[in-house]
Amino acid sequence: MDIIFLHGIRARTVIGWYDWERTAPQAVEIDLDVGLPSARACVTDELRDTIDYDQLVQHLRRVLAEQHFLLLEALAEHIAHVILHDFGAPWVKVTVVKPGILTEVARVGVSIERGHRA
Ligand SMILES: Nc1nc2c(c(=O)[nH]1)N=C([C@H](O)[C@@H](O)CO)CN2
Repeated sequence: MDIIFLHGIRARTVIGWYDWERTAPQAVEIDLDVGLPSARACVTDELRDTIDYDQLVQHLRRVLAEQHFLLLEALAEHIAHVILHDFGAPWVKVTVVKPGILTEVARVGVSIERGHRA
């Protein structure tokens, strides 16, 4: 299966289990690995035959601006659902990191895989 990846997407969103986290947006970093439904674009050289990563990032930014979650797991699940159902990907891996949230940990986050990897 061919994969489009977008690693190190930096954004700000309201997320967190604790009340103090839900008063203002905080930084998150997102990695997406998105399985492609076919390898057609490799042959046709047509954007319509693949998943447009510009559209993917725009959609993701809308989600982060409009939807607020308590846990990284719930945010990752929502992103995975959108990519599978709205963009027609057969498989996706979503990693969401909260940089700097724990003082003694360089990177803390959640990684989920959904769908079927051929
Ligand atoms: N498995 C998780 N554990 C925790 C999360 C989370 O999203 N998933 N979140 C928090 C707090 O919001 C944290 O960012 C600040 O302490 C704690 N644990």
